[in-house]
Amino acid sequence: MNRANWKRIVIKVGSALIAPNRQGCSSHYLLSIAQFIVKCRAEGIQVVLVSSGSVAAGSHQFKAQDSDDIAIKKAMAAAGQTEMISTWDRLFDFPSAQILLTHADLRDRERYVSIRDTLFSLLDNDILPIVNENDTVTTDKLKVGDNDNLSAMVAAAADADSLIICSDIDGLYDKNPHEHDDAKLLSWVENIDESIYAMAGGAAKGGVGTGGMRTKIEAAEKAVSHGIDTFIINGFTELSFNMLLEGKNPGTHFQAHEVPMKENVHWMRHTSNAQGEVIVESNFAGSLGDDSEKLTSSEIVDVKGEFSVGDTILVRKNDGTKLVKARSNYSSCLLNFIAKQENEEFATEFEEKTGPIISNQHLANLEKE
Ligand SMILES: Nc1ncnc2c1ncn2[C@@H]1O[C@H](COP(=O)(O)OP(=O)(O)O)[C@@H](O)[C@H]1O
Ligand SMILES: N[C@@H](CCC(=O)OP(=O)(O)O)C(=O)O
Repeated sequence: MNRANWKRIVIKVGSALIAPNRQGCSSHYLLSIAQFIVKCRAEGIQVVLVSSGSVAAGSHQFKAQDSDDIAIKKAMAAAGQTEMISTWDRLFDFPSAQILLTHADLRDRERYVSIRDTLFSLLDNDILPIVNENDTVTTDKLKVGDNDNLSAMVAAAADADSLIICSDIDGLYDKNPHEHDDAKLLSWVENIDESIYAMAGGAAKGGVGTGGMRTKIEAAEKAVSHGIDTFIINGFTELSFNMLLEGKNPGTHFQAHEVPMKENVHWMRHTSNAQGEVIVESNFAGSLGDDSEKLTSSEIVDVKGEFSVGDTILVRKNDGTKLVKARSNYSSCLLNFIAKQENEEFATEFEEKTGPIISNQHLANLEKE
């Protein structure tokens, strides 16, 4: 690994490191992480911290500590977030800032750009951004759901060069080492494909973490395609951080792509999610990736879901083949209306006046997947 190139890094810390016993926050494991952050900053490396732990930190204040009730978990997150932030803040002699995000913020292009601006302003002023999901206000439709994926979205938004995911385990093994004694650690992953995903099991039962290894691989896939080297390391041991500072790989290193995706294409592909679908005939010819204006109402056989102008939609063939993810210039209601028009002349004239159905500037081509 080449640490000399680090200019900006994102470090993700899991709940097990922050509230190991679910009895409030403990600085036990955070000290070496904080020292690592201090040393990086002293070397001129900008750092963004993505910290889990609000639910785990807040749970001890509730009568039903192990409750699966969503409303109680949201309340735990609200109660634990302040404790988590103040624990981090006490470990630093420079200012930190709290950023709470939902997927609804990240998938909206305007809000995403605003998040980027805020991150850059904080970093330019030597303030440490501490990011978590805004669990208190999320619903299933609005949430990222795990901080591994959130950290990759934040790393992309911050144009980071490395993402370090601190876990409760040394890295990615070829199978879950808690279930298989002969599991072997992978120190280097060049290409993330199904065989890599097949190695991942979920989080340990009764454990503090959320996503297990699968969400960490998803995060790595998002990050490397943005040109971000990604590491899964054991956050429990100081040695991991010393090795990183020495330019050594203490865990699993997922290699960044040499040619990253363009920023807006990456956002569309990996951060935004489709609010609805537009379905065209299975024999649809041509590539929307090359010419988005090929999508006209006469090609549309169905419109699924409810979306507004500016939302991201998936365009796919009737046989399921995905074509593109793109920003819709029409609402689902309007698109349904013109797609069902018997009078083709009316539809054509309408589209000529209103403009193309999908934007060619905010479009990710999925045809090669
Ligand atoms: N192939 C694998 N390699 C390593 N850990 C795995 C693997 N498959 C499943 N796991 C589980 O994933 C856990 C780490 O994820 P998680 O519990 O979500 O922790 P964190 O709080 O660090 O996000 C490990 O402790 C292990 O139980
Ligand atoms: N946002 C949640 C954490 C979600 C999460 O992904 O947790 P973890 O698997 O410990 O990184 C919280 O603060 O409790």
